[in-house]
Amino acid sequence: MSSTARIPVIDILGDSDDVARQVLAAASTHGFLFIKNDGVTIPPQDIAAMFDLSRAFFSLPEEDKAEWAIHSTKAGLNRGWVRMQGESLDPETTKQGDPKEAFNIAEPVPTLQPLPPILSASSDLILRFQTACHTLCTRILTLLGTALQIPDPDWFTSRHDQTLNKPSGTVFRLLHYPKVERSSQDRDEKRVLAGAHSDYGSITLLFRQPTQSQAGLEVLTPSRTWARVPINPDPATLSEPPILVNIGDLLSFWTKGMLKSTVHRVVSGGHGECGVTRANGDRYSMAYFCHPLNEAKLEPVPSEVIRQYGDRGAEELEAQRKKVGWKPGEAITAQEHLERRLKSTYML
Ligand SMILES: O=C(O)CCC(=O)C(=O)O
Ligand SMILES: [Fe+2]
Repeated sequence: MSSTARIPVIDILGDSDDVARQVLAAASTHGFLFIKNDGVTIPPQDIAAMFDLSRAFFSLPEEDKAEWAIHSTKAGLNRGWVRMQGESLDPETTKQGDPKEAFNIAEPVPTLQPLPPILSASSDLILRFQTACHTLCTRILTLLGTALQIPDPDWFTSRHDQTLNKPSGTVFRLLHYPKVERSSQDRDEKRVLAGAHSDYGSITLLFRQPTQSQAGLEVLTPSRTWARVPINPDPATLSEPPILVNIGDLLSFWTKGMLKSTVHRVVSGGHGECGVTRANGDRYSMAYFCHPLNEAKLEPVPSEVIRQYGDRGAEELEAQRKKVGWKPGEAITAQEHLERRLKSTYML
């Protein structure tokens, strides 16, 4: 039976140095943190409405979704529908592909991409949701910049500035993990729905539906065991589930391994304590993958805190370097990082 990850819940209201310190502490130890949902930053009713929309899209017939296949002329490069088992986050272990489908919505720069009618009918909601996610990511990046004592407070945020109308790898992704059929024998066995991986970008916001049966997410702990990530770690004091944030490879690489890009996966079953319930089956989640502008150079972050951190992130940095085949002294951009990272995951 897996243990529960102890991920701190941070209330980011107010601009105190203390909040910044808490965010940095969580990002550099767990690589994961919860942000208390104040009900305004990303309104719970918008989260619920987005899940309704996602369910409606995924329940369309296959042929309707296939019209919007990822990379197709209609959907665009890296946009659109990823069919069941269309990708594997851990290709060495899950050769046949993850049992999930997805829909990628790129950042609305300069405008929202063409969408299937069922989604485009709610383009206001989608746009509002994307903007709210980006605003929260910007806030977290500001807090990290403060805690890292970067002299320019906009150092990170200017490199993620969507108002410049420049391309980035940012993508908002709807995910659907259909119910796993189980026989009475394997009912309590864990099944991997999304293979072990770390995210590629700067930071990810993850939304799950607010019932414990939809949890399913596990993080790899420093002792190499899996710990489950609850949807609401403290229901007694938090009326809304907090927003889950995790650090991606790029930010880890960029901070010389000080910020941790923690490996995670999605499972179903396992003593019924996490994952998909047997009663209602399907699992839905949504992830906002925030990336820097493609042109951003991954040059050293001017931070005294990172300098003082010294070689303590060496192991993490080495792992990150390997993933992108980085040679010391080589200057790469966020776009090159993403391309190399995708290559090493998908063996393109
Ligand atoms: O569905 C989830 O809970 C997590 C998905 C995930 O980690 C990813 O798509 O990168
Ligand atoms: Fe992930």
